[in-house]
Amino acid sequence: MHLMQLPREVLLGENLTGEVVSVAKRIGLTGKALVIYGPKTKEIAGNDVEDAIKSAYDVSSLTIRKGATMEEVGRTIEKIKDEGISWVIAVGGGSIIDVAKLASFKTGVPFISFPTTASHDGIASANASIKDLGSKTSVKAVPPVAVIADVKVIKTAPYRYLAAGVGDTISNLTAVRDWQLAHRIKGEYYSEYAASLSLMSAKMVMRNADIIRLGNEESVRKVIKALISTGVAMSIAGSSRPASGAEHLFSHALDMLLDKPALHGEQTGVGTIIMAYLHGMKWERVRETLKRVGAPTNAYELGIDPEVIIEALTIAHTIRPERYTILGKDGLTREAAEKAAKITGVI
Ligand SMILES: NC(=O)C1=CN([C@@H]2O[C@H](COP(=O)(O)OP(=O)(O)OC[C@H]3O[C@@H](n4cnc5c(N)ncnc54)[C@H](OP(=O)(O)O)[C@@H]3O)[C@@H](O)[C@H]2O)C=CC1
Ligand SMILES: O=C(CO)COP(=O)(O)O
Ligand SMILES: [Zn+2]
Repeated sequence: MHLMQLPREVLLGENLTGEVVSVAKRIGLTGKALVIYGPKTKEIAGNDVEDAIKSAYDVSSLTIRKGATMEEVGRTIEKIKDEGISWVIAVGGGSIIDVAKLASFKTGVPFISFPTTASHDGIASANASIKDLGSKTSVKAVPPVAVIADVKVIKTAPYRYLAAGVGDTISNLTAVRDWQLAHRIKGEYYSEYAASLSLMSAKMVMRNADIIRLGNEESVRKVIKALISTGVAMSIAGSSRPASGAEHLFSHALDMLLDKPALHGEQTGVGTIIMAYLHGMKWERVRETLKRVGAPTNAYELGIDPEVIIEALTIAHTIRPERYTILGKDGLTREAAEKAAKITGVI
């Protein structure tokens, strides 16, 4: 059996805080709500969402200060149980959404995703990335019952986040190639529908790079649609396969090696340049798109030491050994890593 769980409603528009109650009612949510936000996203939209819900529901709130960690997931679970919470709404970036997603999954309560950044494809996906869970990669959870993407709110985030969203989406190109490779070599399950949807999202951001770089509301709409579609592709596949291949392993390796890594999508974008080169794809087109939208394309722009880039490339294959990619079972030698990074201008 192949289970595909998807959001029931996706709203994309302006001034949507007032719509939260209508969405909750349409979906049939009853009982006490919990609004989760970070210290910044509380001010950006969290307080407004909380006030809007108060008009129709009993509401509690929780501020997440330690990012996407098990400690915060634990605090959220405790709050849900202690206060008899019936549904959750996460107002924030990827970290806040992932905390809500895993806590909701573990307690069996539905959650709504109210993103404040367009920097990652976890907005509508069913998997959560929690830093200290023992695994560096995302784990299975549930998708949000609804996504409410307020373009005006998302536009308040620094432009860097939107460019990172392009980096997380363009990685679908190499992720799908890796998936096809694993299908042919290892007989791994492959979904043509999920792969096509994922590739379409990557091609859409490439085609719209000039609109995206303007950083206006239309730009946010283009990137958000690609990120939500990618999340749906992951749900159809039942894993992050359509959106996470060797370029993500490289980014996960950087997260492991660095105290202060760059943004997830910035790292996966640079990883895509290198992995596209290794696949014999048109890596110059990937680099060109990232340049056009102002996303980092090299170690210097990522703020990462070239030596760390090489090390991440050589250890990437060890991070999730069951996910076969262009890096193979043995990974890259130091020489091969250095060569790939130099040829593509990453170092
Ligand atoms: N589950 C999945 O499938 C996926 C998950 N991810 C995960 O998502 C995370 C990255 O998400 P990302 O959104 O880039 O970063 P974060 O959620 O980590 O947020 C980074 C910072 O940006 C702040 N912020 C959020 N929104 C705004 C805004 N509108 N204006 C100004 N500042 C803002 C946050 O504030 P505050 O301090 O208030 O939170 C925080 O300080 C990573 O943990 C990554 O692993 C990435 C891809 C897929
Ligand atoms: O970031 C993701 C997809 O863009 C999730 O991928 P992982 O499963 O590798 O964490
Ligand atoms: Zn990603």
